[in-house]
Formats: sequence, structure tokens, C-alpha cells
Amino acid sequence: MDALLTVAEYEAAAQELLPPGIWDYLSGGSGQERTLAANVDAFARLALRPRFLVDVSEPDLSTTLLGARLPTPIGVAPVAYHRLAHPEGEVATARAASLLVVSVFASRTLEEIAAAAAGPLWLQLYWFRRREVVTGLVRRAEDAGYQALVLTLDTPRVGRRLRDVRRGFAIPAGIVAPNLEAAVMAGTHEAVDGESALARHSREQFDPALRPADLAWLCAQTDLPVLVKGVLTARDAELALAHGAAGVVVSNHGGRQLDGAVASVDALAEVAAAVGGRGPVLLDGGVRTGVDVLRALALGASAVLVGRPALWGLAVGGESGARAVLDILAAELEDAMVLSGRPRLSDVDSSLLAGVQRP
Ligand SMILES: Cc1cc2nc3c(=O)[nH]c(=O)nc-3n(C[C@H](O)[C@H](O)[C@H](O)COP(=O)(O)O)c2cc1C
Ligand SMILES: CCCCCCC(=O)C(=O)O
Repeated sequence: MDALLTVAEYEAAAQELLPPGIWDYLSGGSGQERTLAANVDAFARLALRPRFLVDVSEPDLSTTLLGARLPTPIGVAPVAYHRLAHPEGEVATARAASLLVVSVFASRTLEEIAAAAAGPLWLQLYWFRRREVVTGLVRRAEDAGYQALVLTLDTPRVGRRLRDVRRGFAIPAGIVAPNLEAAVMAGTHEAVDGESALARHSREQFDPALRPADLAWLCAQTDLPVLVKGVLTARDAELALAHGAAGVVVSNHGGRQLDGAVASVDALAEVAAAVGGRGPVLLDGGVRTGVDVLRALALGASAVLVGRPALWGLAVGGESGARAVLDILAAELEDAMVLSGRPRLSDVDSSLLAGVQRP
């Protein structure tokens, strides 16, 4: 087989390998999948304005995020059940990633992942009705050396994902979420009529009444920085920072929640302006090339996260497949920085983008 050179080639190879139901769960979106498509299309519309007569002989992709030095501004977004893609699951991804946000629905324990990790780990949380589930996870993350928490705001319930509804998708027997007790996970392996097992589970277990005061309460439970994920407006960024958040992840959950929601990259400038340097602004959704990473940085992102691309790499080649995907994105980013006359991340700003108003 020829070497795979792009994320798109990993996507196609993963589709060949994965059972159709798992492929649909990993790659699909909600509703008509308009936001899923928009996330990718919106990047393609952002044209670049390269400049020359600049010394680009020593490009530097490194950055600092929440005090941690990272070789690139590219991390892995929280994605449930990596063992759907590869038997080693999150342990393989953690070996490959320089920053991994571990889903609360990880299919390996927080401690196994920490023992394998090559870089910082952050733990993503949902707002479970039973608060002791949340606080128990916070304590375990602290004890295992995780460096931040990420509270996902955009999922008061799982969105209506028609591919999963049609297939009666449920988590296959043998793949579990070992960081959550059995009572919290009841029903996730059983298909139901008219709804995916995950959507039903979320209605039973997630508290849809999450308010700013709850965020403040969570921040008060821990010394770890708490970021919020799913922010698409200046209003939510302001509210989150005012209630203790240390940073935000601009995200529409990869087009899996509100179909019709704005593409992540189209929401980025508004959110970055509202944060105004008070904390890191990450972006996920639709990042498929290193040029996309550069575009996001130009619009104010401190770093990007990739969800599906990491899982496609994992499906194709376990740890080395996930690493290959992240390396492709980093190599493409370096190329784009050199070819656009921005050799350091501090050189990247909105002057790189055509048609974007400059301050
Ligand atoms: C299969 C799958 C599972 C996901 N699980 C979670 C999760 O457990 N928690 C969460 O906050 N986001 C979850 N997400 C959303 C991702 O964190 C991220 O927002 C999204 O994948 C980014 O879009 P991309 O896949 O285009 O990179 C999941 C996404 C996918 C594709
Ligand atoms: C067992 C519940 C899984 C919750 C959904 C994970 C997720 O966020 C996703 O997008 O899928």
C-alpha cells in the first residue's frame, strides 16, 4: 500500500476498515449534517495572503498552553470510546499525542492513560445529574496528574444523529467506560427503537439544568484550571470567564449537536475578541489540514484540537497511525508557516487572511 499522505487518505482507509455502524457513529453528525459539512467548508473559504522578504529558515511551531510547553499547537479533542477504533484505545492515542483531552467516556482508565501519556492530559466532563460522579472524577484526575478539566456545555442531551437512530446504535459488548460506575452506564449496550442508546443514556444521566453558578461551583472544587467546551458566542465566553473558567474551546461538537449551528471557525473571531487574552482559546471542528490550523491561529486560536482525524489514524494503525495523522498536520502547518512568511506562531494574525477586518 502507498503511504497515506493526508488526513483525507486516513479517513478513506479508516472507512474501509471499520464496521459500518462504528464508522457512522465516529464520522456522522446530527440532523441533516449541515454543521458537520459547514465546519470543513468554512475553512476552505478563508483565503491566505502570503508575504515574502521574510527569513523563514527556522520555523518554530512550539507554544505554551496553561504553563505546558507543547511542540505544536495541535491536540486531540475528547472523543468517547477510542477502543471502537483500536483495541489499545486511549493508551495508544496518549502515546501519540502531545496534548490529549480524555473523554469522560474513555474506554481505558484515567490511570492507564496517564501512565502512557507523552504530553499533558486534560479530563473532559459532562454535567451528570449525580454530582458525586463529577467530584469523584475530579479527584481521580487530580491524583493521576491531569493538568486541566474541560466541562462540555453543548450537550444537555446527545443530538439527534440519524445514522445512529437508523442503526439502533449501541456500544458493542466488551467495550466499556471504566471510569464510570456500572449504574451510570446502564443501557449503553442496548439498542432501543427510535433512538440511539447514547441519546437515551444522556437524557437519563446528564443534567440539562447546567447554569453559570454550577460552573462556579465546579471551579471551586479544584485547583485545576477548568475550561469550557462548546462556546460559539461572545456571551457564553464572557459568562464562563466571569464564573471561573480559565479558557474556552470554540466548538459545535463536530456537528453532532445542534445541526445548523455556526461553523466553529466562523465563531472563532467573536469568541477570541471576547476572551481578549484572559485565557487560552482553543478551536475544534473541521480541522483537516495544517493550513486549517494556520487559519484558526490567524483568527485568534491559541491551539486547535482534532477529533475524528485522530480516531481515523488510530483505526488505521493504532499508536503509529494516530501519530502519523498528527505528524501530517504538523508538517503541513510548518510548510504553510514557511510559505506564508510567518515562521513563528507569534507572527500569525488576521493580516494573513483575505477579507478579514484587521484591528
Ligand atoms: C465519535 C465522537 C465522540 C465524541 N465524544 C465526545 C465526548 O465524549 N466529549 C466531548 O466533549 N466531545 C466529544 N466529541 C466531540 C469532539 O470533542 C470534538 O468537538 C469534535 O470531534 C471536533 O470535530 P472534528 O471531529 O471535526 O475534529 C466526540 C466526537 C466524536 C466524533
Ligand atoms: C455513553 C454516552 C456517550 C455520550 C456521547 C459522547 C459524545 O459526546 C459524542 O459526541 O458521541
